[in-house]
Amino acid sequence: MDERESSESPIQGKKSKSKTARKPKETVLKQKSPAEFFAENKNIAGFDNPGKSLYTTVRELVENALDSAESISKLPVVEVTIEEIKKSKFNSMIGLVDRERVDAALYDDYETEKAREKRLAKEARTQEIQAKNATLGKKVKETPASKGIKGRGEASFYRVTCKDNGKGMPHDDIPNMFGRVLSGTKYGLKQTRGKFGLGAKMALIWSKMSTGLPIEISSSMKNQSYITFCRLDIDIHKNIPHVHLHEKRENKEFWHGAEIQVVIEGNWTTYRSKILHYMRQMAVITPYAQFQFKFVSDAPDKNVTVRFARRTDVMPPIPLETKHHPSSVDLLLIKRLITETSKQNLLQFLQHEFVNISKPHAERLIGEMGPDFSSKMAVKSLTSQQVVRIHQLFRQAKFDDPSGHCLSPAGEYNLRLGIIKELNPDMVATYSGSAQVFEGHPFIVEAGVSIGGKDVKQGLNIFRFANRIPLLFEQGADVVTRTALKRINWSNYKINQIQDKIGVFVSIVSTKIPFKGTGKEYIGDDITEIASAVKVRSF
Ligand SMILES: Nc1ncnc2c1ncn2[C@@H]1O[C@H](COP(=O)(O)OP(=O)(O)OP(=O)(O)O)[C@@H](O)[C@H]1O
Repeated sequence: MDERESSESPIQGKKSKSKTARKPKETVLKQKSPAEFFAENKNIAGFDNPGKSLYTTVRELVENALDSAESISKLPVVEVTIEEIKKSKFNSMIGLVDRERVDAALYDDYETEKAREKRLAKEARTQEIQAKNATLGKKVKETPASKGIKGRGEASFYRVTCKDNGKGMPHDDIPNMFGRVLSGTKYGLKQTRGKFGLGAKMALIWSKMSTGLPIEISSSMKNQSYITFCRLDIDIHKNIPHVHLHEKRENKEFWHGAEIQVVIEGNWTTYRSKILHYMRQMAVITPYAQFQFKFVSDAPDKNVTVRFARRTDVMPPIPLETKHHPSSVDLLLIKRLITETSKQNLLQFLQHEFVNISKPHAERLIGEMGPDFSSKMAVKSLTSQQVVRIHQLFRQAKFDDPSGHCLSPAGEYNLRLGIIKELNPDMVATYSGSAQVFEGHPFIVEAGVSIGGKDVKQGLNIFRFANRIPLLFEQGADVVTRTALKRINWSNYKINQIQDKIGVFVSIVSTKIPFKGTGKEYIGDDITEIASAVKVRSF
């Protein structure tokens, strides 16, 4: 008998044993709310650690700001501020009294006297060598003044604010937009930066997990005489907003847009360059927007202010919502469309709820479905088997490809302008392709190649964009990186892949970007249509 068996088997008459013996637990069926799921698995939404969470928070807020301004054809003005909050200030914000350490050895970063002496001696030696090298004119490797002692260190807190001049949000919708995971206005079939209804809520969940502070939203819509102010957090277990304050304030200047503010734990030091790269790449792909980025700390020498000026008033057209292509739908979606349609009969349903099915085409398809089907039959009375038959036919029949009219690529002019404005290269070539299709979704690939320029390192510098979002992580597995590294013979174009400063810019827009993971970090290399389009467009 193994240990587990013996501890679980009830032994009669042994009183002492019954004290420690555990009763087998009954299996209890539990349910998790979407908010709980994402709080426990925040890495899949890009909130892996404090530094990455700071980056992703900025990113989600900036992308919402751009989506919002563009939805009303307004040239975007986006202001992002990250304000460092020292622990003592943070404590006073939440009403916690700062306490000095009493029992020093209790702490993770405690260092014995001997270890301290050793460390300081080592640091002094390094400084001496560096000073010697400097006087000999040798290159001096920069080292941090003092690494200090190892340990988890203190948490760093940041107030992140993002202000835009966009559409704003309806007063009554704000609590659900920010306090209910998987709620959003971007679920239709349309090219948007956001898609999941998750980003802003993840920033709030992270603020709740790391600082316990709520999110604050100010927003007003066009010609609205008031500004909504809302302070809320999220009830993780119920996935519902918990509103602290929701009121209307005067809007004398008829401002419209949104200002979102969260206080989160982060790590500016490790993610500074990623955040600045992100802003710069966003400026490349969005040259019609004006960005201001500020980092503010107690130490003025650490402050950063970067302005990315608008260089054009030419804004890509608003992406249009489109209908589904018959070859892109699954059974579940057909059933949902049947439930939601206002059309009465099967003929009207096929003709109006899908792209590329004309009336004569719909009649032919119905004929092909078999004797149980007719044009006039009520679409809502279709049986499950009949819906399966429609699905099967949709998969086998051929349909014209969807057009790319609903898409809104950056445009060759904008891409070129963005590259020139931010990199100032010696040479740049851009190309914008026509729409292509994968799994019934249209996509457009635009590409640019530059040589030379400022802040460009030798070799390949790859800039990837999906629905006009810069992608900075998981570069290695991305379709663009793989194509640039493996499928292009650079010497054919008289480009030296190792020595030249090569910029490769590829932007893909689609009604469905096949991101890997919810973090929207990279596009897989496994979709042949996209892989070959990237290669052809780039060269
Ligand atoms: N700055 C803003 N201006 C106007 N509406 C906004 C703004 N920020 C958020 N919203 C609204 O709140 C909704 C939820 O935003 P959230 O970031 O959670 O998800 P999303 O942008 O829809 O999708 P994703 O998770 O893919 O980013 C959005 O769909 C949008 O309607």
